Amino acid sequence: MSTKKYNRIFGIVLDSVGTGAAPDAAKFDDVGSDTLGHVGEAYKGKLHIPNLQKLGISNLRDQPIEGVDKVNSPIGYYGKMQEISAGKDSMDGHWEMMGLPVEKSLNTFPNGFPADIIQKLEEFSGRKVIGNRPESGTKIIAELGEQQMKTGDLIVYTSGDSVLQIAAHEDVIPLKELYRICEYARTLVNGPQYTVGRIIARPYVGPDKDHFTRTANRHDFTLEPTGKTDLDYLQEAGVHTVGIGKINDIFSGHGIKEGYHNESNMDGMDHVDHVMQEDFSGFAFTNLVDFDAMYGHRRNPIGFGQALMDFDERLGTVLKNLKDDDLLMITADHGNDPGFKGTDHTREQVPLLVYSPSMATGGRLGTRQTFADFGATVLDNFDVSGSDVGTSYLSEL
Ligand SMILES: O=P(O)(O)O[C@H]1O[C@H](CO)[C@@H](O)[C@H]1O
Ligand SMILES: [Mn+2]
Ligand SMILES: [Mn+2]
Repeated sequence: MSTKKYNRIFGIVLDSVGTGAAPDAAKFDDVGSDTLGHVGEAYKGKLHIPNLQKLGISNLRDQPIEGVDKVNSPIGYYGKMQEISAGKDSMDGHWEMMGLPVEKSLNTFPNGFPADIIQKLEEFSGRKVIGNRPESGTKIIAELGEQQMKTGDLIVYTSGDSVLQIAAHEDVIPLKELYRICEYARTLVNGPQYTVGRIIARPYVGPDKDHFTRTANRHDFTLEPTGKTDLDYLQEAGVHTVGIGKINDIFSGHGIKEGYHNESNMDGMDHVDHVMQEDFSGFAFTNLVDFDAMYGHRRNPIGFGQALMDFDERLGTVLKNLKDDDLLMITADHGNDPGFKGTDHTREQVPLLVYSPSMATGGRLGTRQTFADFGATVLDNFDVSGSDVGTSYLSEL
């Protein structure tokens, strides 16, 4: 192990920004998925992401993103990572990045949740459950929201992921009550009979079905990590850890010293800018979820591309503000190809872009065999030992 090479590491997860089907995509019926590729195609050459481009976002691909040519000398190190976890949800992706791959598939509910779970939810909440099937969250509130406003019923739904989601109009079921019901739901599916990755509170507002919008009061109640993650090892070793956005939820707060909730991607980047002003030595881990929640699941490639361009602009500021002994690492947790069938995540490889102003040249990092290489590199940098899953690429930089 080397001793601390960089004083601060900023990890940014562009939620669901995959870069082409993974070798095991067939198992997930995701052959042919390519989030970045299909977003580029939708823009017909007009996707303008110059900062990601000079970091090597097209160089890491066989075929460049349309309109984003490969560059001769990327300023940083670029590669891809593939996932070993059983699932393709955010939890699997992030836990694996932090050295805890999810080995056993969590439960999914293609036919809705079993009667015993629904009955307990109804008893606890005193409300009737409606919905109870896999559905897109915006569709189900358009369909059942007005009924909920009249009856106070609970809208429960799922997706292809291991999630139990509860949608509630903020004026009908107050936020505090919704969170309480979600906390209770969490206790029903922590295993061994049913193990569900996330309970997600999905509050929304609006006068009628044509005007419902979901609010930033979404809250994810994730399964407690089933073991130690790199964040825990870092914290135990006295390394300062910061979680920005969904990171806190995904690790149930474990191993995170300083946490920020994001209202949006741009708000998340405000937090990154703010944390960059702070004087600390450690690891700041950010998740930007809009790509996934607002555009990937909605199969909206134009919105997805706009979000990438907006991020790219903010990335310009980050690149300017990085100090010589800072390291930036950008990646993703899974794909969510807006040009693909369905509305679920897609099993893809993810980009890996690594940069510090102190680098004299860039170079290749190849295809990493597990997302855990990301966390292994952070541990290596701070000279902390951890789970031994993953291989550090620190010495390759
Ligand atoms: O359709 P909405 O409610 O956005 O839900 C989506 O968001 C969940 C979490 O990312 C996914 O499992 C999918 O169900
Ligand atoms: Mn995700
Ligand atoms: Mn998602």
